[in-house]
Formats: sequence, C-alpha cells, structure tokens
Amino acid sequence: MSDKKQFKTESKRLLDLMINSIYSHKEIFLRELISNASDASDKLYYKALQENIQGISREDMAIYLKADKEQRTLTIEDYGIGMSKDELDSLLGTIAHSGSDEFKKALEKGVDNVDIIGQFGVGFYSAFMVADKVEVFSKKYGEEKAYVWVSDTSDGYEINEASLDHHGTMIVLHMKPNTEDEDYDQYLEQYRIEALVKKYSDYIRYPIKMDVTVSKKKEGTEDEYEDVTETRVLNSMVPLWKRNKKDITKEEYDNFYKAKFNDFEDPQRVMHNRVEGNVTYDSLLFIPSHTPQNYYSTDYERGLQLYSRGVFIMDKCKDLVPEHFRFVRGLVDSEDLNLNISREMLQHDRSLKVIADRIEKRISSELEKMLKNEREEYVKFFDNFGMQLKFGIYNSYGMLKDKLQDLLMFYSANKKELITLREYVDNMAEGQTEIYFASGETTNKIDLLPQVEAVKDKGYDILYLTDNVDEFCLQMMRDYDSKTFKNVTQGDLNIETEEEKKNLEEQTNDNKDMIDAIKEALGDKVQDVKLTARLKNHPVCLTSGEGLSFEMEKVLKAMPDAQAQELKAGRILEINPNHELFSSLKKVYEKNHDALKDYASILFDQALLIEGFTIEDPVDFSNKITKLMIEASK
Ligand SMILES: Nc1ncnc2c1ncn2[C@@H]1O[C@H](COP(=O)(O)OP(=O)(O)OP(=O)(O)O)[C@@H](O)[C@H]1O
Repeated sequence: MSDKKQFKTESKRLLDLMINSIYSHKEIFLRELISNASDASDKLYYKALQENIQGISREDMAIYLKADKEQRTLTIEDYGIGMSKDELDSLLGTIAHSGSDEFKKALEKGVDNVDIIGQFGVGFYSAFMVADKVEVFSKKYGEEKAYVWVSDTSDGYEINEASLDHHGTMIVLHMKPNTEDEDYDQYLEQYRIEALVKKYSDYIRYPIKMDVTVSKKKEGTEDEYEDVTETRVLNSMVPLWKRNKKDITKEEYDNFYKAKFNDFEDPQRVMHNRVEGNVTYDSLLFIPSHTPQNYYSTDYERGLQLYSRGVFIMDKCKDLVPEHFRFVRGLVDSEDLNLNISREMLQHDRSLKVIADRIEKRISSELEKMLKNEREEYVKFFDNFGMQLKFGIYNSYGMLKDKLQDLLMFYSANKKELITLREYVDNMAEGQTEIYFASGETTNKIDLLPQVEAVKDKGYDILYLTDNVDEFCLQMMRDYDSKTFKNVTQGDLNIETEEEKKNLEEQTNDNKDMIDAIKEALGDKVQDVKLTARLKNHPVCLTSGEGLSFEMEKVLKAMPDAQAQELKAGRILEINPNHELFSSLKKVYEKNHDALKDYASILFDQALLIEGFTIEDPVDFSNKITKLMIEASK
C-alpha cells in the first residue's frame, strides 16, 4: 500500500535549501537527528513512568549509529516512542521544529540559506544537507504495524508499510556522492562520527552506541593483530549541568546552549548552579546575546525546561522564571519534584516555588554584578532586554519597583550615555530636588527641544526617554530615593530665581492685553497662553499641564483602544519674553490688533511641530508664512 504525498509549500522551500545547501557546518545534521531520537526516547520513558509501564529502562533505550561504507548509508536508530503512519505524514511533511514561526517569516523574507540554517537549526530536514535519499522506518509504541517514510526529492515523499522489529525509529541516510567541494564520505568514518557525537551530543542521557572496529593483539601471540568489532558507547551521558563547573569549557556551554535553544549566537551569560538544602537542584541558565526576533510578540513563550533526576518533564515551565526575566533560557533539574507532576499541579508545588524564588534572586544578582563590574556588557544586555525590566515595573503597577529600579538605565543629557537612577541622584546639582526627564523619538530630537535648554543651563542633568513604556514606567514608580520625576515639558518647573520670577510677573502684567488677545485668537486649541522663563534661544514652546504628557498622548493614540485614542494632553503655549520675536509681537499688536491673530496661529503651529505633532491645517499655515514673507520684502 503506497501513498504519494507532496510537501507543504514552506517545507518544499526548506528542502530545496537543504538539498542545495552550501552551509559550512553540515555536520550538525547528526546532532539534530540524535536529539530527535533522544526526545523520542524521553517521551516513551516519561510515558512509562506516568503509566507505570514495566520493562522500559534507559539502558534498553540506547540510540544506535551504524555506518555502511559500501552502501554509503548512515543509520540512526532509537527505541523511543516512534511515529504512527499519520504522524510520519504530519510531523515529517511539515516544518515542525521549535523556532518554526520565526523560521517561516525568515523564509518569506528570503533570507539566504546559510543564515536560515545557522539561525534556526533545521531539525529533521538537515538530513538532506548530506543525504540525497532519506528513509524513516518507524513503529509507534503499542502499535502493530511499522511504516517507512521515504523521500529523495523536495517534490514529495511516500509512506509504505514496512517491517521494524521494535518500537521506535530507524533513519537511513543515503549519503550524497562526493563533489569537488564536499566530502560526504567523512560521515561514514568511525572516527569522524565519534568526534561529532563527543562534540555535540555528549550529554545526551541515553547511550549512543556504535559498533567500532579496533585492531587488537591476537590472544596468545606476541605481535599479531586482528580486527575486532566491539560495541562502544560514544557519549559520556552525564548531562552538562550535572558536571562540575570547573571542568566545563566555555565552548561546551556555548555549544550546548546553541543546540538546545536553537540560537546562532553564543549566550551573553551562563549561570550554572547546584543548590543544596531544603530543596536540591541544579540550574543552568543563559542570557541570550541578542533579542530573539519574536521576543516582544505574543508567540514568545517564557519558561525553563524542567527535569527531575535527569528525566525531562516539560519544556517552557512558566512557573520557574518570572515574567520580568522572561528572556532567560535554561533548565532546572531537581530531585525534589514528583515525576508525575502535571502542569496544573506544578503551580501549587512548594518545592517549585522555592526553586523559582531562588532562580529569580540568582538572575537579579547576576545582573547587579554585571552592572557593577562589567558596564559595557550590562549596557549591551540592557539594549537587548532593558525594556522588559521597565515593563516589569509598569505591568506590576509599581510593585516590582524595589526589585528592578536599580537595574534600569536611561540616557543622560550630560553624560551622553546610559546611566542608572542611582548615578543620576548621586550627581544631582545643589538645590536640585527632582529628577528631570524629557521624552521623544530619539535622543537627538529630544536634545533639540526648546524646553530642555534652560534646565540644562541651570546645570541640571536630564534623562532622555525614547521607549514608549518609559514614561508609564516612571509614572508607576512615582519617585526614586524620594526624588520625584519631573517632565521638563510639563507643568511648572520652578527653576527660576526669585529675580527671574519677579521679572516674569512684571512682564506678564505689562502685556496682559496682548497675551489675552493671543489666547482668544487660539480659542479652545489651548488651555492657556503665558510668558515663560523656561526658554532661552527659542521664541515659543508648548507644554502640557499636570497629568497626561505629550509622549503619553502619542503612545495612547497608537493603541487599538478607541477610548485611549481620545485622551489628549492639555496644551499650554509658552512665550519667551526675552526673545526678539516678543518685541515684534508687541509692535504688531500696537499697530494692528487683527494682524496678531495670524502671528498667534503661526506660533502655535510652530510649537506643535517642535513637539512632533501634526498641525491641523498645513495649507493655512503655509499661506500665512507666505504672506509674512511677502510683506517682509515690501
Ligand atoms: N526519531 C524520532 N522519533 C519520533 N518522532 C520523531 C523523530 N524524529 C522526529 N520526530 C517527530 O518529528 C517532528 C519534527 O522533527 P524536527 O526535527 O523537524 O523538529 P523538532 O524536533 O520538533 O524541533 P527542534 O529540533 O527544533 O526542537 C518532531 O517534533 C517529532 O515529533
């Protein structure tokens, strides 16, 4: 009974890439297939434990490798859970590996093939980098019949009934012929296979066995040798996390991380700990050195792998790592957890809570240490994941403030680099009582804001906020070290000297009629019009009253929530009485009250543009400017 099928479109594209691959690390195919065999064995072992099935032991579940130079085949055989006919079809006919969503996006974008293989690890399909025909014999545990899935082209595959004398899977790779550039024979060499297993799969917890031929002294002879075949276990089987830290090289950690978590870059940080006490566990945690493509989307799932006494229990166990550290990848292996535990029960497990608590502390202290001793590294980390920490404070309505506030960094106008809030406060000028900040799209744009100038001039540093979440995060924090946060484009700054204040008051009184006229001309576009000491070289600016700021208004406008879009910050037009333009305004007002209306409208629109808002009627704005230009030349 034969069944011919076509690959799904994406799988076909991926296979085409594999078949024509020029990727230089083709050797990873073996790691991928062994890892699948180990996963399948885990699944059966776990099932046996849960369902109390007798007669299944780890030793019986070895993974066998066999190279046949004559046939040019390499076989990988496991005694795992196996696949039914339907599973062979659905699992091997489509891209199924863990990074699949990101991966499909990359395929759509047409990223070149080397990138794809390197970035995502391609699971089962990597076999097609070295083989031109792949046969997968499989018998599902508990079923009678075995089937073989076979494909030698990206066009399609067949599934036929077959015979296999045990449950599990046997993959037969028919190696490609050698080419000028590629030597595929190497993967049939015993020493090469041994080396690859050592390099990539040493920690696999099932014995990886291979018959090897060794030359041995003939018994009873002095110098006669004969070739003897013996079965050798190629891997040490000790999981990396169970080994002594000081015996593990950076390369081993890096390789383990990349293979296990499908990353193409080494991790930025490795945290490996054995904890003994009330609860005993080993944890191996990694901070990635880049933000995963889907990190800030809903597809990204947080969580650590959970093992109990070396037996895999579950992937992405959410309860082990808090949301604000969701970037951490890794695993926990504890003797104190029940193997039969379900996801639901885990949430209430006391040991798990203790472990989760310790893990959170471990990550915090690693970050604190990095910030203190390796500033550059920390800045790199913060660029990747700092936003997560800010979200942590915001999403918890400030409850995580104490835990996270000293890990935050913001751009300092004075230092022109990221600084912590502690550093800001420690360097506050004499008499300064608040922490100043300004928000905008980029630090360069913020630096050009008219409101920033006078604050800097007083010798006060300003934090420039460029992430959408920033202001919301500060709002939740309210203060740092009892110093409140103050937006320099909002409300009264109270940074004027007594003399400046007096001057301003006098000027306001002297020009009250004109200011009222401007206010009247602008109508309900503004909440208020006033003279200001906030500006130095700029004629006007816009500030908002207390409450919602301009940046918050922009963030809310971009949200899907219709109610949020309605929210608007109050607009206050502030005019610099010491600017030459102010004298011009006065002259215009004296000559012709009506002409002032156009000036008011232009000034308001200018102030809007400076704040990064769009203006209501750009044509009217342009007409008014044109009119002014023509008049100026008369
Ligand atoms: N030896 C095997 N025994 C049983 N099932 C297998 C075996 N090899 C592959 N499979 C099944 O085929 C699916 C697809 O394998 P593939 O290697 O493409 O991706 P994956 O293993 O799910 O992902 P990743 O390797 O990225 O974690 C697996 O999820 C598994 O269900």
